[in-house]
Amino acid sequence: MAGAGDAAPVQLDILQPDDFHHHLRDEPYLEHTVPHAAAAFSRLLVMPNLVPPVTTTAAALAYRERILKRLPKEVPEGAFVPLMTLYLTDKTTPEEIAEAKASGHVYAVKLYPAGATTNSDFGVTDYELIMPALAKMEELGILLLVHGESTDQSVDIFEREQSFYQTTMPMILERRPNLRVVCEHVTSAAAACFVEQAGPNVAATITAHHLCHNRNALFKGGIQPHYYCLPILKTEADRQKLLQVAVDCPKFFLGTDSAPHTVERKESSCGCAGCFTAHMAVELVAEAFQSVRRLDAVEDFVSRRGAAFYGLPPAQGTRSLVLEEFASCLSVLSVRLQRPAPDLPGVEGAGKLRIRRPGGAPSEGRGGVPVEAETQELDASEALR
Ligand SMILES: NC(=O)N[C@@H](CC(=O)O)C(=O)O
Repeated sequence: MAGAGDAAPVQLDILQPDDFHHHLRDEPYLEHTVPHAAAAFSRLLVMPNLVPPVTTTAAALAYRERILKRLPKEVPEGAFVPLMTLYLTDKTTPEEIAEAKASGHVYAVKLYPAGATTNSDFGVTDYELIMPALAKMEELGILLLVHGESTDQSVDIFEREQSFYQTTMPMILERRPNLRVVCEHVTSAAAACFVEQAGPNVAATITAHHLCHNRNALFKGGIQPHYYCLPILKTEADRQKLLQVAVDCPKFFLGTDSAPHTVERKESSCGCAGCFTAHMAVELVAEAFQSVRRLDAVEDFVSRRGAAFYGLPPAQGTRSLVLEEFASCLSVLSVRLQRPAPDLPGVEGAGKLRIRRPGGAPSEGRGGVPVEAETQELDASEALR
């Protein structure tokens, strides 16, 4: 395989990627977020932290319908599948878990420690109260997805994940040792080591931006709100460990945590957490893997391991990534639903990787859905927080 600096473009053919952690939000934003997700991914695990949160199977199924209505008609039948999740609260009952399983569309339940992140106010406040629901999930094989951060305000923001994996996560697994768990968007070496050492029922997602950036990105040349997400970016040593497990270890797979917010909410005196990366996450992963000369592992990470852990068949169809230039421009733009371009103020150049699909123009996603959509800014709304 050709490397960085080679003149000839490298073409990487991979199975259609999946994203096992994605925030689509709700109307009126689905018109924008769904086409971007469908252009990039085959299966999409849809996060439930709407306002109000998706706490019941009925709400998850109604949300699924709203998502499918926004699927561009060019996308072939069955080529894009939203996999639904429930939002775990202190009040989630075993009966609700059984109903979720019976629906055939709910694959997992998301644990947000109350107050840990965006729209987590209805999350878990007392772990004892969720034990009946966890027991039912263990019995039925529904996955528990964990936002692993301590909410203890005396714990440093850069240490909250490590603290959670020292205390809360071991406690959960001690109580429910056969529960299938995905440690979501791990960002620290400590969490990655925890997952490596845990049993085969424990896996993890990693975002593209945590593979590309360390915490310096938050402060480069001034405060950079578009790099602010939770868990927060960590040190370079943490990033290196994430990259190592992402290329080498079958327990780790892509969950982009693509999380759009309005311009007003991001570029504000109190900017909110979350980075929109749906449109370029696969390319960012390829750039990160290329930096350690491991493009051979991209397909495993973005297209195979997640489906295997979820017990899903391999994705249908292929994607060709044409890698033209590397490494100079790892960028994340979290607000505007557009491909970052070099002339955007405050955003370094990006878009040097083009998505090419067999038979399609280089800049087109599945079924002609434009990947490089022109400016489609999200409207300001209290619904997006
Ligand atoms: N990652 C983030 O910083 N934000 C996510 C919530 C989450 O997954 O933590 C969001 O919904 O905006």
